[in-house]
Amino acid sequence: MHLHVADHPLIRHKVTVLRDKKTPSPTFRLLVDELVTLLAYEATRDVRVVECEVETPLTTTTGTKIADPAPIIVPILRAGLGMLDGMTRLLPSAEVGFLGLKRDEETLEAITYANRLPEDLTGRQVFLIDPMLATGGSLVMAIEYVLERGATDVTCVCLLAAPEGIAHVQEKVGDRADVSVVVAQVDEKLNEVGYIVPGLGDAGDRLYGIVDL
Ligand SMILES: O=P(O)(O)OC[C@H]1O[C@H](OP(=O)(O)OP(=O)(O)O)[C@H](O)[C@@H]1O
Ligand SMILES: O=c1cc[nH]c(=O)[nH]1
Ligand SMILES: [Mg+2]
Repeated sequence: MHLHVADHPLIRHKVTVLRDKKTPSPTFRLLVDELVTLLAYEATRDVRVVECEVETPLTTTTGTKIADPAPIIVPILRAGLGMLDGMTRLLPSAEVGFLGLKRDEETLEAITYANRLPEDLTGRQVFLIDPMLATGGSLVMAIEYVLERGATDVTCVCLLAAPEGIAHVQEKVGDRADVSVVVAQVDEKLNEVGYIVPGLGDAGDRLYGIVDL
C-alpha cells in the first residue's frame, strides 16, 4: 500500500477550518468539496490514459484522454457523499457506485447496509472516497470488497487519518502496489471510543446534521 500525505498550505488552512467545532454545516460541506478537488489532483496522478489525436486550429497533434473503461468512484455513505461532487468534477467521465457502511459505535466494526456496485470490477480503476480513516475497519472492508470483484488499482481519498487506521490498512493490504491512500492530514491518535484526535468529530453528522441514525 502506498500512502501519500498531501502537504500544501491551502489544504492545511481548509482542514483547520473543518476542525473548528463552530464551523456550520453549509461551510463544512463547501470546504470538504474544495478539499477533495485539491486531493483529487494528487489522487488521479496515475489515472489510466491513452494517447489520442487532436486537431488544433493549426495542426494535428497527439494528446491524452482518459482510457476505457472509465474509472469508478465509490463514495462510502454517508460521509463520503460529501466528496462526490468534487471528485466527479475532475473526472466527469467516471462511473459512480455506492457503498453504505456504518460503523457500530460499540464494537467499532463496519456493517454494510447498501451496495450498488457492479458485481464484476475486473480491471477497473476504483477511487474510494471517505473523509475519515479511523480504525480503518470501514476502508479495509471497502478495499477488500472491490478487490474481490476484480478491481485493480484502488485509490482511497480521505481527509483525516489516524495512524492506527493507516497501520490497519497496511497490515491487511500488505505491499500491494496497486492500492494507495491519499490523505490531507494524519492526526495524532484514536481516542478510547475510536474517534480521531484532534480530528473534526463525526464527519457524517457535521455534513448532514442527523445524529444517531
Ligand atoms: O475507520 P473506521 O473506524 O471504520 O471509521 C471511519 C468510518 O466512520 C465514518 O462513517 P460512519 O460509520 O460514522 O457513517 P456515516 O458516514 O453514516 O456517519 C467515516 O465516514 C468512515 O466511514
Ligand atoms: O473521528 C471519527 C471517527 C470515525 N468517524 C468519524 O466521522 N469521525
Ligand atoms: Mg458518522
